[in-house]
Amino acid sequence: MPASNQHSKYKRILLKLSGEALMGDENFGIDPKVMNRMALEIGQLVGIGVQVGMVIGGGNLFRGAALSAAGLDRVTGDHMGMLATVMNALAMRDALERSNIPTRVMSAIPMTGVVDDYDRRNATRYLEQGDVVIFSAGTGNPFFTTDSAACLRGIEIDSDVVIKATKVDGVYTADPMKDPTATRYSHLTFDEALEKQLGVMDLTAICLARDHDMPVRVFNMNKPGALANLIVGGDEGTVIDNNEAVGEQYAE
Ligand SMILES: Nc1ncnc2c1ncn2[C@@H]1O[C@H](COP(=O)(O)OP(=O)(O)OP(=O)(O)O)[C@@H](O)[C@H]1O
Ligand SMILES: O=c1ccn([C@@H]2O[C@H](COP(=O)(O)O)[C@@H](O)[C@H]2O)c(=O)[nH]1
Repeated sequence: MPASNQHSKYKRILLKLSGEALMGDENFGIDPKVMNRMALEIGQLVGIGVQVGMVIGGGNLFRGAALSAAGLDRVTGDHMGMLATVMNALAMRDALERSNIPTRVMSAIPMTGVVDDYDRRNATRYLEQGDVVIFSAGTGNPFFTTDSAACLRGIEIDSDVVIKATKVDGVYTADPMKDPTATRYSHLTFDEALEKQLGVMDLTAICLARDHDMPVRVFNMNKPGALANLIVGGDEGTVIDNNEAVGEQYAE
């Protein structure tokens, strides 16, 4: 039986991990140290009774847009990107199960014998019994991203929040990797994020979350303990929601 969730702000979360951040200090692939650390941090959440659904990106392996720019057919490139997310999901399942956390991988593209087909009702049952469920192969459709898949699955499984784990501390006034003077928001609304075209999430994902009133939190997955802090209500990263009364707030 899952443990009590009395210390968590959320009962059920959809955690989206950046594929690119899984590379660690390398230029391609998966750094096992990053995987193992994330597995430990996710295990802490499961331990306090949080139901964890996950989507993992594929940017450490393939992105359709980049393959297309290199001359590949775009749809083929997107299929390769979605298959990359299945590989990341398998690696994450392995890391979680080595930490004794029961984990299911479902795929939006049927892959009999490798992973389960995506099924919302089964996913919900697994989450209720305390298993981590990783939703792989994105939405199953080209021209989307795993941010959209995360918002879509989060809405479908009735998650309390979509938590985007990335390489930066939250949403900034500009890309902090390119502009060192950028300032971090602690809170902003979806409409403000859309209006300012802040690049941390794609617009389709933001619109989907806004229209279904699904709050999104963005935090730095390279900061040890940040995920647990966010879950117990700590002031971590950036909150994006429809709360106009709070509106645009900057971090101190
Ligand atoms: N206004 C902004 N605030 C924060 N980050 C931003 C902003 N604009 C662009 N970014 C960039 O967006 C990146 C977040 O994207 P990330 O790589 O986590 O997601 P992704 O591309 O969806 O994942 P994947 O690596 O799996 O493809 C950050 O590393 C940051 O450099
Ligand atoms: O629904 C989806 C999700 C993803 N893709 C393709 O996969 C790669 C990797 O995903 P990231 O979100 O960039 O990490 C993406 O670039 C797309 O090519 C997709 O086609 N449909």
